[in-house]
Amino acid sequence: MWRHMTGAERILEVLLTRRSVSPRRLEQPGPNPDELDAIIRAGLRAPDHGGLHPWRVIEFRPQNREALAWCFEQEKLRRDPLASPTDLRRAREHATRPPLLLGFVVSPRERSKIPTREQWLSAGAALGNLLSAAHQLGYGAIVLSGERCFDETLARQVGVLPGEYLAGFISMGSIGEAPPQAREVLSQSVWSCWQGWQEEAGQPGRPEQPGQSILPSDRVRGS
Ligand SMILES: Cc1cc2nc3c(=O)[nH]c(=O)nc-3n(C[C@H](O)[C@H](O)[C@H](O)COP(=O)(O)O)c2cc1C
Repeated sequence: MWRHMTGAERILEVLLTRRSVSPRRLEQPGPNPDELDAIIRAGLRAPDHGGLHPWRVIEFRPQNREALAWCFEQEKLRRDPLASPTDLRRAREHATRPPLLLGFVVSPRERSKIPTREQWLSAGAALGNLLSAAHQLGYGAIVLSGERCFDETLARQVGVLPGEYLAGFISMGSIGEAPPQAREVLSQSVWSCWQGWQEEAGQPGRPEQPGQSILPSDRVRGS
């Protein structure tokens, strides 16, 4: 892919090469406090209607990971009282393994004039910035939710407040083993170009007619 990289692609290389890196491919060290601060500031630069920053992160420091592992284990047992020792070990490892672990919490401001869906989009954009910033600093990162993020007891135990949502846990660390090649998705799969209303001969288009779009196959690069 990069043999044919254009100038524009070269400039966007950090964004174009970001990949999620699973926790088992991560190793110490994770981002240091200054780097974590820069990563969070990158999150705060995401587009944010009303400047509400409707999200926050909870850092789980090494000295509290065993306590978090206990919470994960208990959550697994609530969901599956017959969970095997292997399942419980895996649940604990999700808390103990990542060099740096953050909870990503969406915090919509209920009383704001900004529509809730736009607040969720802002939070998602911030999440993307956090992951891209970690990548830019040379770290691997991934966000994983799993069923545990839907467990109210766990959410309360880690400090998620009523009206907030535990969207996922972000693992970050140095890359011990490179992730597999990303599957390339063509930009055309999410692209279309509105053509306005189709006019019949001599008849101006009517607004209630559905709009016409150029199909991706008609797309001309650079036009
Ligand atoms: C909020 C959120 C939660 C996610 N939770 C999971 C998850 O529980 N399990 C999973 O396999 N992928 C999950 N993903 C997807 C991965 O983080 C990752 O984006 C996906 O594997 C694609 O990899 P890529 O980022 O390299 O394209 C989640 C993504 C988001 C944004």
